[in-house]
Amino acid sequence: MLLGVNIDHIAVLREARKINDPNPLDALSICKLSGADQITIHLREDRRHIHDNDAKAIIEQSNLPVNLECSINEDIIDIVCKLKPFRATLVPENRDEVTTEGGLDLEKNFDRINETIEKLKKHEIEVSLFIDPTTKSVELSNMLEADFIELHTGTFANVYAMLYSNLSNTHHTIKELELSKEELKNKLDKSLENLKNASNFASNLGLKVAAGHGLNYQNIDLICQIPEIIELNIGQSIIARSVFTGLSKAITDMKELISK
Ligand SMILES: CC(=O)[C@@H](O)[C@H](O)COP(=O)(O)O
Ligand SMILES: NCC(=O)COP(=O)(O)O
Repeated sequence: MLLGVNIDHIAVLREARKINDPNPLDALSICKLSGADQITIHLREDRRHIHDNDAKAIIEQSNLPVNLECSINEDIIDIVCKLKPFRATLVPENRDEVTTEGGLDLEKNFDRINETIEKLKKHEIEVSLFIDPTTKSVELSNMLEADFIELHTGTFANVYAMLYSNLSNTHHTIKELELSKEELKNKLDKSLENLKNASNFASNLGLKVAAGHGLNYQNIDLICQIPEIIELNIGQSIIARSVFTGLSKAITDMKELISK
């Protein structure tokens, strides 16, 4: 299983003070030496963490492939085409969200996404689509000739956290999941089934399948049991753990769990 380490969350810490440390660039060699297979960053329209100069320096200096997540906003896509990352992952963005809440609406934005993919491919950038685990989204990704899909695991991760961590007792933003244990268990089974079915369907169509969002040291085992998923992009939990263990140990711990 390949591991993409999302280093946005290092820049989140820097932006809390709006100064120059911690510098996400310093993570590059540690990620490589600790067994990461890819660097993932998200150049958000509001630049809440990674900035243009971070993205430029990371792409120039990384000795791992860089997966640059971005919206389909034209200005952003122009920047991405100039930066030429190894891969661009198109994601939905919403100004008010705390984090990416779901996958792309491929049906509504089909033509714009199609044009965006063509443009990125002309610049020799591999394209992935961040989608919800549904048959419709996989079918549309295939029609759009994406190279990769990344299945949004947020629902699975949120339900898992409500059931098996103390999330439900803390200040959190996932109010719609304040359900009974039985309802949560049903929702967890359903979210896993959706991920399994979407992965299997996509792989049969020849699409490469990644997954990510909200994955952590506790919930990762269930996702690793889905054979068609070949890559995981993980950020928040690795950077959070690194505060206590150091980044290298946080990455090797995760790599060990996903390589079993
Ligand atoms: C698309 C995705 O899931 C990640 O890029 C995630 O969004 C990173 O964290 P932020 O949502 O805080 O930007
Ligand atoms: N695409 C998902 C990603 O890069 C990492 O998401 P998270 O682990 O920070 O939730």
